Amino acid sequence: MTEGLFGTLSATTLHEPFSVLLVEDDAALRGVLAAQLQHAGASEVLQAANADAALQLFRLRRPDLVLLDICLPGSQDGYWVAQRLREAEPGGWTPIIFLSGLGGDLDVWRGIEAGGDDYLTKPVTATVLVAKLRAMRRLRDMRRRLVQLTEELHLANQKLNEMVEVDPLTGLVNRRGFDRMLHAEILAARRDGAPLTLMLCDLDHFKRYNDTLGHVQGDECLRTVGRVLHEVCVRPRDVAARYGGEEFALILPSTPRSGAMTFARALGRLLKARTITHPDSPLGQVLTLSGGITTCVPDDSTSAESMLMRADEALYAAKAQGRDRFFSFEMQMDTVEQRQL
Ligand SMILES: Nc1nc2c(ncn2[C@@H]2O[C@H](COP(=O)(O)OP(=O)(O)OP(=O)(O)O)[C@@H](O)[C@H]2O)c(=O)[nH]1
Repeated sequence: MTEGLFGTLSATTLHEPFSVLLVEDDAALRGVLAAQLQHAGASEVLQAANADAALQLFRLRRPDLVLLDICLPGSQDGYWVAQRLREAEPGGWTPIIFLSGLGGDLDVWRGIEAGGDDYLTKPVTATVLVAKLRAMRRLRDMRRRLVQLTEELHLANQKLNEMVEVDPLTGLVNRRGFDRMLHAEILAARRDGAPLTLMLCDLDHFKRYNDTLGHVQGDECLRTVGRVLHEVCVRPRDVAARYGGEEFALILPSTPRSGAMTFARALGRLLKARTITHPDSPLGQVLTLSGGITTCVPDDSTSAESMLMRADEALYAAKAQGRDRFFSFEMQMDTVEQRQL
């Protein structure tokens, strides 16, 4: 009768390898239990007769289940072993079933408190042992699935966050990502006492471009400008973003005023080299852009809003001065100071 029951259970539930660490000091009983476990479908039964051997085997072989006697030879008992096992796998979980001759309520209480998941009183029938094995295995599988789902969810969230911060037309960082990154770079620059440059770029006479060549061509033009900006950002922490319709923003960490101007010249050269034809531009037949630059070593009064406002005012000045140029109030101050020397 029992043989038949084992046959059914092992065939239907224990397909995958399932190893058990059996901790029992009585060699004869250990032999009987090991045979029962194997019969129940355990693919491997690791055997330990004392606390140290149990811990060593656990760390080395990571069994799927621990069957743990409470009374063990030496000063350490099963409760102590259970506590060490739990400490040995932070964030993990291996089912522990206590197996003991002590069947009082307090013994069960102590076993569960020590980290056990179940408590069996000896002698244990083969049927009960198989049933407990099945239950623990089911719990372990559910936990594994949960861990896997959590990891998948974490990855999906990461991907979603990335997607949420990408401008679909140009592939650059969008306004949302830009706001987050600018905020983070201000904090980092303040902490490091490093200069931070923010550049706002706006295409010149882009309405005329659209009106002459159509919106589809306009979109293609924005894509090309996006690629140019991406190319010119060679440092790993430089960020090129699409800030609005035909407005782009660049965050350049550890970039002083002189570096910002060098960067602006490189950008201007690269854009000119692409020669994007703009048939209706009063500035010639090619597309140009204007840029407003602000550079500072952020202090407690610096915010993303204050930097954006300053860059925007500089951009307005670049447009007012005739477009196709970069402007920075800070650089104007440098020039005035140099003239005064
Ligand atoms: N094709 C296309 N056009 C866009 C997009 N977003 C904004 N625009 C256009 O960009 C143009 C911006 O026009 P304005 O703000 O008047 O600026 P501008 O013509 O570039 O003039 P200045 O900035 O003063 O040199 C508008 O015609 C918008 O329709 C877009 O995603 N695709």
